[in-house]
Amino acid sequence: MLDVQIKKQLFHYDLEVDFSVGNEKVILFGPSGSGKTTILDSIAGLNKPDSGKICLGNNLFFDQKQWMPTRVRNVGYLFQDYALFPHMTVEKNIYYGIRKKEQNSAIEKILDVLRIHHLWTKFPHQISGGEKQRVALARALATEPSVLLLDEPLSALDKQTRTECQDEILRIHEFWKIPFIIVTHDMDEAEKLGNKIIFLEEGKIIKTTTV
Ligand SMILES: Nc1ncnc2c1ncn2[C@@H]1O[C@H](COP(=O)(O)OP(=O)(O)OP(=O)(O)O)[C@@H](O)[C@H]1O
Repeated sequence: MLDVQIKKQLFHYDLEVDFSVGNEKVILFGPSGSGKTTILDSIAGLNKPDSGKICLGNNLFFDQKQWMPTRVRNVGYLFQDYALFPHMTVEKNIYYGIRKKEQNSAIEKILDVLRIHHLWTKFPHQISGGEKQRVALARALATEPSVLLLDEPLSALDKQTRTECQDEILRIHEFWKIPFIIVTHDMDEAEKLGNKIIFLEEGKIIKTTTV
């Protein structure tokens, strides 16, 4: 279980949220600037809350006394713009940050589930938006994370590719069964992907619904 309690003073309001995520898919839904990325960044260790507590099972990521560095949190993060390295092939992008290349059995499974074997030697500019999304997802999963954060993972895609990638996210979750936190602005997508939807407004949870 991932437990998140965060307080942080932002430019225009105070972010203050308290929620838990089991091995399920939780959606963060809210207008631009409502604090969604700040919450993901806090879980990943890219942003430090003013107070609160974040823990994954017995692993304490953050509290008043402790700050666990990003690299040891074992959190997978798919950024809004995928952030693939343009000068690296798909293979290098996926293996980036993994130490024991040959011993990583997870990679083969990921490549099968996402169907991206054939892109191995291509560079990001040689592949489509949907393929980039799948490569970025593979990279986020290659480290075998204990939590996966997805910040508007599908917003740049056309409708058909988007539907395909939604199905892939559902399949990946079936397979991995770890906490997924997904940010989206699209209610249909939220209802398709989420087990639970957390509605945010100006840094506060105004409603939570179970799908
Ligand atoms: N370093 C900072 N210090 C204080 N406030 C900040 C800082 N960075 C961003 N903010 C403010 O925090 C608020 C939340 O931003 P955040 O990016 O988390 O929102 P969001 O819901 O992810 O928005 P979007 O949907 O547009 O990506 C914004 O009002 C922003 O101005």
